[in-house]
Amino acid sequence: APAARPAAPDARPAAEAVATAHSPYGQLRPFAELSAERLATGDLVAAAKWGTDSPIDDPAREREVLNAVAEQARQQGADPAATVRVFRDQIEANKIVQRGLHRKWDADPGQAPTERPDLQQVRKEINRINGALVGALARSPYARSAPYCAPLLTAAAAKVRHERHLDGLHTVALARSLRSVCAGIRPPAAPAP
Ligand SMILES: O=C(O)C(=O)C[C@]1(C(=O)O)C=C[C@@H](O)C=C1
Repeated sequence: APAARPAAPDARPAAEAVATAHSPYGQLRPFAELSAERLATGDLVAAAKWGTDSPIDDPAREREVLNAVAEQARQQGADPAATVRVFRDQIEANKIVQRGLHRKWDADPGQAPTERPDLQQVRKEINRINGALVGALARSPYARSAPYCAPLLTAAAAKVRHERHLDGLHTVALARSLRSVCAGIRPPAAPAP
């Protein structure tokens, strides 16, 4: 009878093996984690703006964020255009959280926050997460263009949803925030007419 195959020297459980920093899953998981962290700042921004004249949409701040991350992408070797796409989604998702919470607080003022966070402080935290997201983009070009990107990212999002006990609003926003992370193969932009 043929000899039994020796056990592979690296017979770690699959879940552990796929979660290293160099594996595709290890490169994609940070997007789910950092996006959930960034969405948590949406709760703080919503509270900071609640009952003030500051609108949820702040186009000047959005331009500032997009310019900053495009510049960081150039410095870190990430694709600036892909980075801007990912951050447009991050911002849209943040607004989903803010709008959802304001609707909830309008409907039931008893649930509205009684303390108002300092928006400038919250933006510092957002800037920190933005930098980490750009780093994750710079480290994951192959994982993001691979065909298995979407299923791995979906699995990572489901894990984060579970770990953080995300409600419906934040789950919807998390999916929205991750829309452009898996780049796929993008056709070149059509020439201007
Ligand atoms: O900084 C704010 O005021 C936010 O609401 C956060 C944020 C973002 O996600 O970065 C989202 C919406 C605004 O239009 C600008 C920026």
